[in-house]
Amino acid sequence: MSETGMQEALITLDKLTKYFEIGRGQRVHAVDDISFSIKEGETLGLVGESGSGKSSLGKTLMGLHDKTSGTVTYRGETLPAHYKAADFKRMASRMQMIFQDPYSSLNPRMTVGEIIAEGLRSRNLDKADTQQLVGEWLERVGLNAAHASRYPHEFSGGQRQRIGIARALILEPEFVVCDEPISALDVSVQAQVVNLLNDLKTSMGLTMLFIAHDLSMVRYISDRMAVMYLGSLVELGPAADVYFSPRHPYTEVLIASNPEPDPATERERPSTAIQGEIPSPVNVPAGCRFAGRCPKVMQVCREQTPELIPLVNEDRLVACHLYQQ
Ligand SMILES: Nc1ncnc2c1ncn2[C@@H]1O[C@H](COP(=O)(O)OP(=O)(O)OP(=O)(O)O)[C@@H](O)[C@H]1O
Repeated sequence: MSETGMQEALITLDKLTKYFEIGRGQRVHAVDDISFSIKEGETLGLVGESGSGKSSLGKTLMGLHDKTSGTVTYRGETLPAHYKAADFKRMASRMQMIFQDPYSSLNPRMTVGEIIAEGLRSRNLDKADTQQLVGEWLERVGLNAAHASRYPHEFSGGQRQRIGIARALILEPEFVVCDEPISALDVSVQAQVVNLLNDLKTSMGLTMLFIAHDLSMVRYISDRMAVMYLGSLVELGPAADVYFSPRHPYTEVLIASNPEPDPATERERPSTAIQGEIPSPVNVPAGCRFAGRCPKVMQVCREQTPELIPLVNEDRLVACHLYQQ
């Protein structure tokens, strides 16, 4: 918080771009010129169809992919375009990532205790202190301190994701990217893991980027929601506003395509579902990227790329010609 009580930006992306070169002069526009800030203590939900670039954005922001261009600023410090081992080590106690797949992200040959303690190496704790801290974190994520000597295959999907959460949070970072942390889990345990993340967020004062497919879950957990389509942001605003009164035609159809768990809110949502597949992000043409699938497409949409602009009298940014003067 600043002296005036206003939340300050913890992390700022400025024109962040990540292209993957895939040979023969072709490149995938996975993240294209994206700018936004996440305020301290805020949870920003990031949604979009499969292949829209959500994971690439999270990984580029974390330094796991080199940046093609643009910057990420953390508490005013511009982070490197290309991370070296020392940068990962330095940033590990500030930023961490929780991955989607609790089956492949835990080394099957290491005990749970070794996995969770990995990040603590730089702290030079002795064995007893390490064991104590690992035990405390196992309990904190709803497991048992005695589980430290077991191997990942002895746990269910939900328990493994709890182990992944303990591994990410034991260094007490300020900022966490959760990349689809529940989508590989049974529906019956998804809410438990989301509630655990929410509780830890509150008790640790975490700032989060929460990437997910399930828009109703994102609405529940997030303060603001950002909607991504083919590498760019189309809409950003307070989570409930975006969910219940989407402004961008893509947000409208994305929300209409998402199952609503609560029948009471079903009526308030738009009724047209999204049609067809997301186009290839290779050598993306000029103009609005959604034009080919948009029910409200105009001539200008195919010629000019819309800017993400603030809407008058709304706490909302939208990239659509419908709202540009
Ligand atoms: N290492 C890579 N090399 C080449 N292309 C990549 C690489 N990683 C991702 N891509 C491509 O970048 C685009 C965005 O992928 P990304 O995984 O970021 O999307 P996503 O929105 O996270 O999808 P999902 O919800 O399925 O995880 C896709 O076309 C994908 O094929």
